[in-house]
Amino acid sequence: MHSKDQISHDDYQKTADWLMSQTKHRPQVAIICGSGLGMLADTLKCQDSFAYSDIPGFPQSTVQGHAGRLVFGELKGKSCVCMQGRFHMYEGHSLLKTTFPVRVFKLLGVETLFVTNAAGSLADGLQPGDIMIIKDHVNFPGLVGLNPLCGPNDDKFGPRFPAMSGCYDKNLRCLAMEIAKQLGVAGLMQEGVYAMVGGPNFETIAEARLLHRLGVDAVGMSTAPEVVVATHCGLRVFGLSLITNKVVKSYEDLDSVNHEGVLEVGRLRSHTVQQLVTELIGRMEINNNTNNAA
Ligand SMILES: O=P(O)(O)O[C@@H]1C[C@H](O)[C@@H](CO)O1
Ligand SMILES: Nc1nc2[nH]cnc2c(=O)[nH]1
Repeated sequence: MHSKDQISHDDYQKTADWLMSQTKHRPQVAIICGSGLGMLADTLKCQDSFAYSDIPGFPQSTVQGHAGRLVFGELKGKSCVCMQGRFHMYEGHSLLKTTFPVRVFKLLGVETLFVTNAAGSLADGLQPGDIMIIKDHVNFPGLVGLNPLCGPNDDKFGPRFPAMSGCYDKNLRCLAMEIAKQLGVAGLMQEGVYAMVGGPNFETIAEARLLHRLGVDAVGMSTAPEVVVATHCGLRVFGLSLITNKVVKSYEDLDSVNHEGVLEVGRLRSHTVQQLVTELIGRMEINNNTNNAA
C-alpha cells in the first residue's frame, strides 16, 4: 500500500468531529443504501443532511442512483445516520476510502451497521424482487489481498487478525424474518450468501456458473469491505440484498442485465425494504455504547 493511500486515526476523527459540530444527532445506527435504495433515508425524522462534497475528508459518489448525501435523523426513537450513496472499488476509490464512513460512524458512537445492496441472483429460488437476508459473504477481492485491512493495523479500531465468522448478527437475522412474517412479506425473503466481485462489468456466463458452483446465492460489487471494516471495529452488522436480476447462466438465455433495470427494481421494492428496515430498527435492542474505538 502506498503512503498516499493511508488514512490516519486523526483523519477519521477530524471528519467525525466536524459532523458532531454540525448536528446534534448522535447516531446509534448507520444505514448504507445500495443502488436504487436511497429512499431509505427519506423515512428519517428531524433530518440534518450534508452533501458528501461538503464533508471534510469524505469521498464523492460517482454512480447513478447514489445521491451522495449523509442524512442524520430519528427512526422509531433511534438516532440514525444514513448514507444515500456508497463508494465502490470500481469507481477508483482505494478500499480505505471506500470504507472511510464506517470508521467515522464508529467514532460517532454508532453500534449497529445496516448494509443494503442490489444484487444478481444465482440461486434458483431467488427471483428479482426477492429480498435476501445476508447470512455470510465471500469477499473475492479480499481473498486475493484487496482488503481494506491490509497495511498497518490501527489498534485503536481493532485487532490485526479479526475473526469474520458470525459477522452478520444472528439475532438481527432472526428478528428480521419474524418481522417479515408479521408484515406478510416472508414469501419474498430468505437467507443466503452474498459474494462481492470487483465489477464494474456484470458476470460472464462462465463466471456466473463458477459462482453458482461455489455456493454463492447472490452477487454484487460492494458491501464486503464495509462489513470487514465494521466487524474489525466491533460494530454489529445486519445486511440485506435486494435481488434485482437473475444472473444469466445459460448460453441459450438472451437476457442481459443493465444498471437502469437494477435501479428500477429498487424503486419497485422500496416500500417493502423501508418497512422492514424501519421495523427492525424500532424493535432491535441497543446496548449502551461506550465508543471504545475513540
Ligand atoms: O451499491 P450496490 O452494491 O447496491 O450497487 C450494485 C452493484 C453496482 O454498483 C450496481 C450495478 O447495477 O448495483
Ligand atoms: N456483480 C453483479 N452486481 C450486481 N448488482 C446488481 N445485479 C448484479 C449482478 O448481476 N452482478
